[in-house]
Amino acid sequence: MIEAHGLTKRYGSKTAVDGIDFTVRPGRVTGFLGPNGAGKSTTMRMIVGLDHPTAGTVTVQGRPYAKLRSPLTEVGALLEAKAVHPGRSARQHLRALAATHGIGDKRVDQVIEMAGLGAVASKRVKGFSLGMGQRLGIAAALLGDPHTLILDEPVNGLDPEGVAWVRGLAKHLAAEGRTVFLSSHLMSEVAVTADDLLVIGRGRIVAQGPVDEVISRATSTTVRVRSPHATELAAALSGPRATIDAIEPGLIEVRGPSAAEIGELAAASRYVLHELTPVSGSLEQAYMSLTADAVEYHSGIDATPTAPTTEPEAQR
Ligand SMILES: Nc1ncnc2c1ncn2[C@@H]1O[C@H](COP(=O)(O)OP(=O)(O)OP(=O)(O)O)[C@@H](O)[C@H]1O
Repeated sequence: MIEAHGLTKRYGSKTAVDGIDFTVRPGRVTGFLGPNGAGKSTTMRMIVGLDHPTAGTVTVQGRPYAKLRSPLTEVGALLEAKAVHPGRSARQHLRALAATHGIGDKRVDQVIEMAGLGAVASKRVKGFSLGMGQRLGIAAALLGDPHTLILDEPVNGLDPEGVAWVRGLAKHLAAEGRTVFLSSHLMSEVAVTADDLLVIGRGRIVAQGPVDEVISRATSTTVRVRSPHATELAAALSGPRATIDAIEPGLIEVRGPSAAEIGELAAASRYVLHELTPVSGSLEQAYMSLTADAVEYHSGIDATPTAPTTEPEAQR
């Protein structure tokens, strides 16, 4: 469990993290989302004591990181720009780290295998690709078999197999009752990995809670209705509660009434339906809407999210 109260970090006149309160629960994967510069890394660095809060507190299992007796066995962290001696091999690096906590060579070999680094464990880290470096960072985070994992952009630079590995690993660790807190800019990946979300914008929390709840609060569900009687149905549905868009002949999209209400009205009027599909918003749409006012670094092209889809996995 990670708990923050009034957590604040200022760098000179810049407030990177602005008095935030949050709880990251055990047994869940919590995705940490936010635009570039929103304060994610700063928050994670404060959790593991690499940055000191200007105000407020953040604790792991009720204690500040600095007060943990054996940090590596309690909190495993993958943070950007982790210092690794380039002349050392992956195995030497992990053994050196393990030695600081009395962790044996057997565990080092275990995490090397878990991270898929077996074939390159004796190679110098200097020659590692971005993805291999990420795997080494994750192996280091796992070394002490910690109850809390903090992973900043863990899939950055990983190939599809590596991305799937991180996804499986995060879910597995959470299923064992551990606290898994990971940041990512890949909405599709977060949608299929995270149980809970913490969304930050300009140093402030803009949303938190279970993924489905965050999405449903930030987006609206519409109902696609395909019928040879679409025009009559649209007329029957029209009222202050309903917004109706005619998409093409025979296809309308209805916002307001539920699919059940529309189906019952159609049955009562003996209108034939060829399709009646609730369409939920996606995580990407929810994210864009939640952070619209918090994006500091805009690109020049239109960033409208892609159309929602009705596939269950992709709905989030
Ligand atoms: N050491 C520092 N000195 C001054 N400003 C800093 C420092 N570290 C971070 N900042 C500023 O604090 C803000 C938050 O940065 P942070 O790296 O936490 O954002 P982030 O959400 O992790 O961004 P990204 O998604 O780009 O990694 C940014 O405006 C950044 O420029």
